[in-house]
Amino acid sequence: MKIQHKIVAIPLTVMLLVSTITFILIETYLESQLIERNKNELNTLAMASLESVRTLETIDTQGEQHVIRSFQKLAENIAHAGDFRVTYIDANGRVLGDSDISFDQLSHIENHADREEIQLALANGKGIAERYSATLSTDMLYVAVRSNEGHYTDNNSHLAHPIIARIARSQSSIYAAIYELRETLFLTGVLSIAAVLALGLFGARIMKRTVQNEQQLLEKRVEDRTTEISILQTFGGLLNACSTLDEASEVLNNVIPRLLPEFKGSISIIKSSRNRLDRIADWGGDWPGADRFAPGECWSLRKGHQHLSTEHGIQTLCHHWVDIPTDHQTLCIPLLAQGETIGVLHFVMPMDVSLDHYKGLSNAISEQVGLTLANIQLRDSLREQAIRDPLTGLFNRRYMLEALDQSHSRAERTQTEIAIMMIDLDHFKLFNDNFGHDAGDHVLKAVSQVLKDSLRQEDIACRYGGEEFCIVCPSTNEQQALQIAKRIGKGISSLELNMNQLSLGTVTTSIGIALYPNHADNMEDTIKAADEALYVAKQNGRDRAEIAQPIFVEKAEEQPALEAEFEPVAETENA
Ligand SMILES: Nc1nc2c(ncn2[C@@H]2O[C@H](COP(=O)(O)OP(=O)(O)OP(=O)(O)O)[C@@H](O)[C@H]2O)c(=O)[nH]1
Repeated sequence: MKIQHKIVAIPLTVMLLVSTITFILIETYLESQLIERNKNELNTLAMASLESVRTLETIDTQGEQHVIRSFQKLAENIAHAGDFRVTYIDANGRVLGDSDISFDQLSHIENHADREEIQLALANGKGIAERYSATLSTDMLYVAVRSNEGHYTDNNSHLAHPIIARIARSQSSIYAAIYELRETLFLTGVLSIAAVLALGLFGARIMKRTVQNEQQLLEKRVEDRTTEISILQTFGGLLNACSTLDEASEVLNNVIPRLLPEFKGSISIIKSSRNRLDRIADWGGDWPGADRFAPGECWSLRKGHQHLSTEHGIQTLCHHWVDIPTDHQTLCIPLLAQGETIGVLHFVMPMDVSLDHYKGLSNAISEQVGLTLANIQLRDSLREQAIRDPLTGLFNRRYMLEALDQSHSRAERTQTEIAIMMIDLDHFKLFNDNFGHDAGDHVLKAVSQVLKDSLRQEDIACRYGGEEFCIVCPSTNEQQALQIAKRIGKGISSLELNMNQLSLGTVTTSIGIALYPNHADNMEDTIKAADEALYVAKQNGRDRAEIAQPIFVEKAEEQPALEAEFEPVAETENA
């Protein structure tokens, strides 16, 4: 039996049982009440009949037959008023009048002294009996009452006898009333049970439908939850595999709208300076918030936990929101990793969206995103540490050699040249000796900044070692390389070096330039050629740039020397 059937069947059975017992109890009660009422009614009638005998007192001297006729008449008159039998009996059991037999039959009727109700009435003043009537051949209810004083004087003794008035009613009429009552009760019971059954069935149907709907809703919820979990798992897997912010934001763009379809969203990352957040990704349409903002502009960062703009019915929008429609609300969740806040996950959604369901989901997303972004940042920082020189922030030699391989392949593909410049500060030992190692470091940093400022995005500047730098400029010919070298040379020699309010004077630099494939047929030899050109620049008096001799040309004696073709940087710029 299904649960919903049980829910209906059990109370119905109980109801039926209770109804039946109630019906029996009511029926028994009403039946006894009906009999009691009949007895009372007959008693009242008997008393009234006895009272009526007073009207006959004057006739006791007019002869016995006349008296009996009077009793008979009185009995008939009283009985005329209803469905009962009236009998007058004297103290000896002689019937003086009876409404249900004729006057002529009276003389033949047997003495009633042995009748139960008469005996009781004579003894106690009142007698009730339910018995078979031989005269009427039916079951009857009898109530007899006796007068206290004498009413009747017989001719023989001239003594006044008490009179008994007896009222009888056929049991069948009482039972008819009981049957009628039973019928009414039964009908009422059946109708009630039918109504209860109908209501029960109706209720069962409604309950069944409700249960079905609930079940469907539950199944849908479970299905949605399962889908969400599997999307979240995929999401987590994809995010874990991301090695850059771009990759992560692409995953966020694709996955989060599927989990939170009614939400617009974005992610802002805190810069390492910790004074600004930059939006790195958004989804769901035009983003109604600022691209960048200060940490203090977001309530979630100030509170240290998520902030809903409509929390507790109070509208509190963060200042980084630009254009939020009045029927929308916002949610900001700080992104945490290893206890550190690394950014904020923002959501905008319609006011009527219930957040109860989405809260868990958005928290799961924020946790996943926070960890991923932290991992990417950590990976980025480790990578940076691995490829950068800590003093100058320039790439290190190892990275440059790797990057050179890639530049080489590209140059091969595009049939372009690569210029390599070796840069060395002039007399740096002297500078260190004069001003100290810290001042030397200061100069190295300043020179590095000049290099960074002088180069294009695709160029690579690296600290090759000590006070020596190397620059790789893809797709660059000799003339362009010389121009870059001049710019760098002038930039460095123009530096006004000060440290702790002490002037450190100026530094100059020597630059050796070599081009692939003009000066060597591989990258290693090109670097060597640039290094040799640097040596030439040093030899030629420093503060200048020199173009290398092709290695294969060096071997061919007929080729003229090239170093004379280039002027020192400073001289050229000064010219
Ligand atoms: N302050 C500082 N000095 C460095 C660093 N690396 C190398 N040096 C110094 O750079 C100087 C290089 O000197 P040298 O190679 O003899 O050449 P130079 O004095 O620059 O003379 P030329 O190259 O011939 O013009 C040495 O004194 C090194 O100690 C560094 O990281 N910081």
